[in-house]
Amino acid sequence: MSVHRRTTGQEVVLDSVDWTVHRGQHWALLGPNGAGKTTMLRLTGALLHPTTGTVDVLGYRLGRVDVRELRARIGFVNAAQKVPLDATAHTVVLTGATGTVQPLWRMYDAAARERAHLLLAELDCKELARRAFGDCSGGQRARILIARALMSDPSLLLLDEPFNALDLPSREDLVDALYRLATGRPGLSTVTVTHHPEELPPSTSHAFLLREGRELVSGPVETVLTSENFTACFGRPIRVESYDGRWYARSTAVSPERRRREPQPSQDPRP
Ligand SMILES: Nc1ncnc2c1ncn2[C@@H]1O[C@H](COP(=O)(O)OP(=O)(O)OP(=O)(O)O)[C@@H](O)[C@H]1O
Repeated sequence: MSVHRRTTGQEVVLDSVDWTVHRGQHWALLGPNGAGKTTMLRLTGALLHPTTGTVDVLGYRLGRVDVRELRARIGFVNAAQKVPLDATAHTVVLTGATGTVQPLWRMYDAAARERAHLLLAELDCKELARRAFGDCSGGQRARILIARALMSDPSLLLLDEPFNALDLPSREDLVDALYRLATGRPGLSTVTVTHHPEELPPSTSHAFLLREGRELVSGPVETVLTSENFTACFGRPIRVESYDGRWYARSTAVSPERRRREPQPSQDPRP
């Protein structure tokens, strides 16, 4: 499958990507800025069609299915999600049932309201139910939006940089929440776009490295998140290490100035 730039129709945004996500798998999608990660996620979320090739999502081929029905079965979380800031966290989660920005009150029965409470509890946001979304912290908002995306009980959850601008405790809370989701919902598949392997929960099963619109490597996470692959993907020496099921990356390129001032990095640094 390939995608060309909409404006010119010439430049290739994604080229010959061949990718399958199976039920219950948890993928990380990584690559430099502009590599095509969001484009890949939008294709997977039936928000974009390929220019050439085919995309099958949850057994349906894009172009031959009512995308509105398909989108209802996919949870999509991104920072661009429009949310009324004065709506309570509970209301924001409820809008996930209708896929709307504003609540459609007549559409939510008692079961839906209860489900929204349960999802907030699952994402560790139970106490935020009555708080205005605009008064919630970035980390709380991220978890509320995930609860919102789960309202339609999707089989596929797509997360586009969910850790954006989170501080360390909020990041760790979200890592825990995603880990609990993955382990508590065996039928759910997830794809998480991120710039930092530190943000990946230990439940991450697979990874896909994208560079300049092409697949560099994909497969089981432990075979993909390697220093060699990251160095090739980001175009500079990067050391990747795994510790307690988490992943850590840092550049090993040292400027001549720093080399003069500081000792060389040891051969066996611990994160
Ligand atoms: N609607 C569009 N029209 C034209 N070009 C686009 C469009 N959407 C994306 N692109 C281009 O496609 C390329 C890939 O963009 P994409 O947002 O998928 O990359 P990304 O890997 O998610 O980047 P980042 O890490 O910076 O978010 C970029 O060069 C971008 O400018």
